[in-house]
Amino acid sequence: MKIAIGSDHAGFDYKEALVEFLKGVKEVKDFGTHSAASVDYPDFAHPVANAVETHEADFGILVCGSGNGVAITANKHQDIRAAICWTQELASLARLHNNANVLCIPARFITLEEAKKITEIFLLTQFEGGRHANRVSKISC
Ligand SMILES: O=C(CO)[C@H](O)[C@H](O)[C@H](O)COP(=O)(O)O
Repeated sequence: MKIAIGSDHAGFDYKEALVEFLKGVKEVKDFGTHSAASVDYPDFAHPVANAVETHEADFGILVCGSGNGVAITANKHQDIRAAICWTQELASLARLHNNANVLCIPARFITLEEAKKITEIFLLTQFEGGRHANRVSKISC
């Protein structure tokens, strides 16, 4: 499984920790940012979304302060379903019901331990299909 990951400055520490957490278990491509200096989240969210959109990666992980900026940006891409998850249950539901392919983590609102658990659940949970498949197919316009 290939993972594309990125963050802005607000998510930098968590992104670095998640790269370490996933290392050896998943193939991870880090699209930056590479320091805590202030940056603009679209510069990192677009490349991660592109990687998922072109099937260079199976899933994307984006981290910013609230999760909103990276989610709004990633969801501009065709076939990207980016979900902000701040609990383990939301991560599970984003996969089960929405077949989300980009996880957006709000680093300023959850602990790093919770972010790791959310990431693990998101990557391990399969789409349920069934009634949800029809709904997901209606998302694109
Ligand atoms: O979603 C966001 C912006 O809509 C993120 O939370 C950013 O990380 C945040 O805006 C960064 O804020 P800062 O005051 O520039 O650190």
